[in-house]
This record gives sequence, C-alpha cells and structure tokens, in this order.
Amino acid sequence: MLDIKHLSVKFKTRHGMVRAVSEVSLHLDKGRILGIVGESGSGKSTVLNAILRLLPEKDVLLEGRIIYEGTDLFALSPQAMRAVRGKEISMIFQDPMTTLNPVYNIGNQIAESLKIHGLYRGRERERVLELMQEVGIPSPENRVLEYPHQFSGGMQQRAIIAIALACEPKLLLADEPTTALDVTIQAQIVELLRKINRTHHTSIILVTHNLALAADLCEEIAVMYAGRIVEKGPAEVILQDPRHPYTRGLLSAVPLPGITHGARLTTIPGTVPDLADLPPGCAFHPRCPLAGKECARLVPEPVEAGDRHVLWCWRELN
Ligand SMILES: Nc1ncnc2c1ncn2[C@@H]1O[C@H](COP(=O)(O)OP(=O)(O)OP(=O)(O)O)[C@@H](O)[C@H]1O
Ligand code: NI
Repeated sequence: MLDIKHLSVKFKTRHGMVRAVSEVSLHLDKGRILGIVGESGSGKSTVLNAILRLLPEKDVLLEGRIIYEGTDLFALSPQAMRAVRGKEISMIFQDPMTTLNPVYNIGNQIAESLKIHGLYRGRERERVLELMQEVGIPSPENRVLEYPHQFSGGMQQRAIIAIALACEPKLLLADEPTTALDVTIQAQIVELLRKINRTHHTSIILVTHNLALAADLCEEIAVMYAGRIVEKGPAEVILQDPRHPYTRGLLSAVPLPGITHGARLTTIPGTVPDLADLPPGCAFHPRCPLAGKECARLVPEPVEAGDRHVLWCWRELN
C-alpha cells in the first residue's frame, strides 16, 4: 500500500543544509502497523510530513519517491494531493493544538473534515456522534457542543483521532499520539489505535521515541538515528534480538516487562549529532561503544540479519 523509496529530505536553513532524512526506504502492507522509533530530531516527523507533502516545498530538497497504492505522491498536483489528505491518508499531529482550534466546538471540528471532502452530506451530525462514540468519548450528545478546553488531554486526543478518522482513511499517520498524556491514558489511546486497525483494517504508521510503546502496538519497527534507518524488522525481533548498538542502547534505556529483567536502566552517553554537520561514516560512531576505523569513514551498507530483519552497521553484533 505504501512504499517509501530512498527518501532524502534536506532543509535549506540559515545554518546551511540540514539533512533531516537520508535514504529512508520503508514498506507498509495494507492493514499493518509500522512503528518509527528514534530520539528527538532523528527525522521521524519529517518522514510523515513528506508522505503528506506538508514540508515547506521552497525550502526543501526532496529525493526519492513515495508510492501510495500505485500512485507517486510527489508527482500529484497540489489539488490531487488535497484529495488524498484526510480522505486516503490522515495524520494525527504531534501537537494537539495544530489540529484543535480553541474557538470552535468539537462537533464542528469533526464535521469540518467531512465537509472538506463532501462526505455524509446532510448527515454530518449523525456521523459526528458516531465517530465520537467510536473513539470512546462518553455521552457524545452532551459533549458535541463543548470546546477543546472543556476536554481533558485524553479526550482531546480522542477528538483528534475522530477528526482523523472522519473520512475513513486507509492509512493513519500518528505522530507521538500519546506523548503529552499520562501513562494510563497512553495505554488507552494505544488500545484505541489497535481497535481502529482491527475493525477498519486501517494501516497505521506510529511515530514515537518510546520503543516499548511501539513494540506494544506495531508489527514492524524501524529505528531511526540522525535521519537514517539503522535497523528495521518485526517488532518481536527488534525487542528480543536487536543487533544495532543504537537499538540495544535504546532498549536498555526503557523498562520493558520481561525483557530487561530488572537490569539497570542506562541511557546512551553523548548527544545526537548536528544534522547540519553530520560526522562522516556512520553518524552513530562517536557514541558507539563498538566503533572501529571503518565506522568513521563509510556509511554502513545494509546487513540482512534474518527474515525481514536488516541493519546498517559495520560491526554486526551476534
Ligand atoms: N521546516 C523545517 N525547517 C528546517 N529544519 C527543520 C524543519 N522541520 C524539521 N527540521 C529539522 O529536521 C530535523 C528532524 O526533525 P523532525 O521533527 O523530523 O524530528 P523528530 O524525529 O520528529 O523529532 P521529535 O521527536 O523531537 O519530534 C531536526 O533537526 C529539525 O530541526
Ligand atoms: Ni517529531
């Protein structure tokens, strides 16, 4: 359903070219859930924004292709792209306030996305109530006229999901949908995304810095570092048998029931490199406990570690 091929995104900034995404290739089958995991600034949101062509085109150099159901999204006219957004592919943005407008009631905001695509004409109200029900907003009839500030964080996120689902998209892009929420609410939102995937076969790409959360929901995981995928594979393989030193570092930094066995939580020493001035070779090498000479010279080639399991590392771990 979605094929991202050798996607690179460079931003022209006052500080020079920022290589936000380099050579990212990802594949998503219909009805599947893919997780993109990495620290802040690793390029996760940029990948999602590239899919929906929400990047500021005049300040961006784009390479590669994104094929959605046989269509090259980069080749679509702006008008054709508007028909894709929300209807075929919709996005839950990282900051809830990008989506929710404080001056309109929740019902109007959900109805708005129906109107944009001319769906459910004359039956918008029923559809809005149905959506609110579906995403688990209690007593929709009473809450439909309320404003965002009258909703708790978790309920706001449910409303945002209702807006994203209004036109029954086939692909849902969820950018850190639980970050601002406390742990119990996080788990409920993950459950809701799982339910949506199961009942509507909606494909989902989940972006998060939380590997445990991604492993809970996703079937496949891609780990990004400094704009590149460093390892990808089935979620259970990434959790149980990670091969890249960065993935191993991420794993030891999050408590995972049954995986870390109460091991001491560590964080990876050092900081994410400046994307305007990336180190040569493997961008992780300055922080990598296993780095050797080749790591500082050449960008790693892909290494097949198993079925659908690939990593980019000169020091393939065993
Ligand atoms: N419009 C833009 N103009 C210039 N640089 C940008 C722009 N958007 C993103 N960047 C840069 O691209 C890099 C990747 O950003 P991105 O938001 O994709 O990371 P992320 O993995 O989503 O991080 P986070 O977890 O903090 O959301 C960052 O260095 C960011 O500053
Ligand atoms: Ni982001």
